[in-house]
Amino acid sequence: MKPENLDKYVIGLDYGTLSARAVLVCVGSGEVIAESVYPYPNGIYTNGIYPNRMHPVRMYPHETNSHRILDNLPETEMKLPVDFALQEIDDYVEVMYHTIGEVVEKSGCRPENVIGIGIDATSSTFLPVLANGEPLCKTERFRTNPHAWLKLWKHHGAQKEADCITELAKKRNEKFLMRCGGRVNAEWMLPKLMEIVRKAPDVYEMTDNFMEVSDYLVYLLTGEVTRCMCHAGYKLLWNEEDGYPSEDFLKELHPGLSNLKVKLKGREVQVGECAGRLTQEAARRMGLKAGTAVAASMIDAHVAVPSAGIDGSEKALMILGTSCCMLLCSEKLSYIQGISGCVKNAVLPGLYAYEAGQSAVGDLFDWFVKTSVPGSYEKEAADLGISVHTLLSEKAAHLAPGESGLIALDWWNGNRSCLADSKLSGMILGFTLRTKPEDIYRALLEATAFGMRAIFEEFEKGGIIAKELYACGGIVSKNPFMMQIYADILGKTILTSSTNQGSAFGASIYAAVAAGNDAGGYLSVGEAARAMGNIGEKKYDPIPCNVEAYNMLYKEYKILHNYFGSGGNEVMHRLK
Ligand SMILES: Nc1ncnc2c1ncn2[C@@H]1O[C@H](COP(=O)(O)OP(=O)(O)O)[C@@H](O)[C@H]1O
Ligand SMILES: O=C(CO)[C@@H](O)[C@@H](O)COP(=O)(O)O
Repeated sequence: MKPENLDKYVIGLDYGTLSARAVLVCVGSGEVIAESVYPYPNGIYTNGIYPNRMHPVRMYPHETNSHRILDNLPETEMKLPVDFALQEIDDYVEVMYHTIGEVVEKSGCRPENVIGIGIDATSSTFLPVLANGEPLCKTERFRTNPHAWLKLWKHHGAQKEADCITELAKKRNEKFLMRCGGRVNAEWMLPKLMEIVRKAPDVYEMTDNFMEVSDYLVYLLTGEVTRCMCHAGYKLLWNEEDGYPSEDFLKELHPGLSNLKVKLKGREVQVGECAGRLTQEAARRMGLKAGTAVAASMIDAHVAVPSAGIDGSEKALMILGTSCCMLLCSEKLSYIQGISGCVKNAVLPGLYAYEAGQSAVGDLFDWFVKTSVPGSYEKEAADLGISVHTLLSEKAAHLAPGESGLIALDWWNGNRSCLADSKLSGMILGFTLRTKPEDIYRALLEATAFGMRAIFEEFEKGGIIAKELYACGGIVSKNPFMMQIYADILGKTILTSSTNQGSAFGASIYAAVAAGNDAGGYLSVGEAARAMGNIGEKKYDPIPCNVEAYNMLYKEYKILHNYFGSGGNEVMHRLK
């Protein structure tokens, strides 16, 4: 709490997988004054795109008329290859103006008292942009080319490219492998760029700048082209000692990539820095003041760290939502098999921030609820006025660990860590004629917790220990039963964050740092985290008899994990 800052406010805007949310927060107390949530109007395109879909006119600095091009384009769905996940950039822009405008209006605060805005998004979620700032996917020439569209983090079309990068890096003994767990992940920007240069060389050629969507939104608000090196560190194999992978390496990977650095434009900025100031036009649209500080863009999972009040090393945070990201800061640089990356200063100054995680958590439960639950369960949930997730959790809570006889591998969207292989798939073992939907639901919850335990084991092997464990993200409040399973399987107490909007709140903390002390903000992320961040009262302690039962089940999980994931049987790859 900083009483002198009680009349100053910051806005955090978090772009998740399916929706985005903004919060307006008091700088002095960390109190959330107003919230706004807005799902992406067009969701995610996995089967096909609709080049001719109409969009309301939005504001871009280059003032493209979005309606102009659409008349000449196909009206029908254009099929996408498997593993594609694309989105409409216009959805992101619409969400930004809507949610920020709404929190300003709801809060009733004076525009001059809003001192900063912070934006985070999933990553690597990026788009190719022309020199005038126009997204390629909005031009007539490229609207029908899926490689010109915004590729979402969970686009898995670049697994072959990711494997090529890993192979070449191993052959050349590239130093960056040490920081990315020994394998390059298909969700990152470099494999996706290689996919573009190979499959759509004209898109690659015409692109002036490949921008993370959060950097692009910062550009729309400020007119400044910046590149937050936090994204680059995790998704482009950049680090502050050696920079990007060498031109020589990129050339050997693909001759077209040798000029890659020219296509990664923007002033390099670090999290917590001010990227630019709100333009007159953007300010007018959102009811704010021109000149308001806009923070360097951020990764959604990372910003949740200070929002949970974490200001130092050896405290792990799991962000449980559609997917799961686990962040752990440490003074040490160490090799950890299969992590998503390790970047200094990416979350807290002076510390290495390790990221690992799972590509499907909520998405996996969602798949089950949508595809495999009988109508009678849906009716029961509707009659009780609860979600099917809650109904299944309540039923599953009557079972003891192991009672259903089921065990699952959680790889419905591939394995992100420790195997870093998007071509792996899910599996459930132990079905009988007695198996019920709640047995399966529980086995899926447990599988994601086993996956997380495997990740912590890799960290321990590398000498990085999580002394405290925190959790935030949508699922934490939605499913207390699942949180208890996590505590039992991980054998650790879990402290939960009291805010439902952990990432948006975190983005607002970085906004307060970007605004600076003189404007009524903070000097450092640590200081802001202590003043604004908070951890909830609710904690989950492991229940000893469950821990014991799960220790036995985990051994079985590991046998299956290694057999199907590490070369014991390649059947999953063959099936895919
Ligand atoms: N009661 C529940 N238990 C477990 N998962 C749930 C429950 N309700 C919703 N979900 C899942 O939570 C995910 C959404 O998580 P959330 O953190 O709100 O969003 P995001 O990941 O987009 O930021 C969805 O995949 C949904 O299936
Ligand atoms: O991969 C990262 C961060 O590196 C995330 O953006 C990605 O897992 C998506 O997160 P959500 O599940 O939408 O919270």
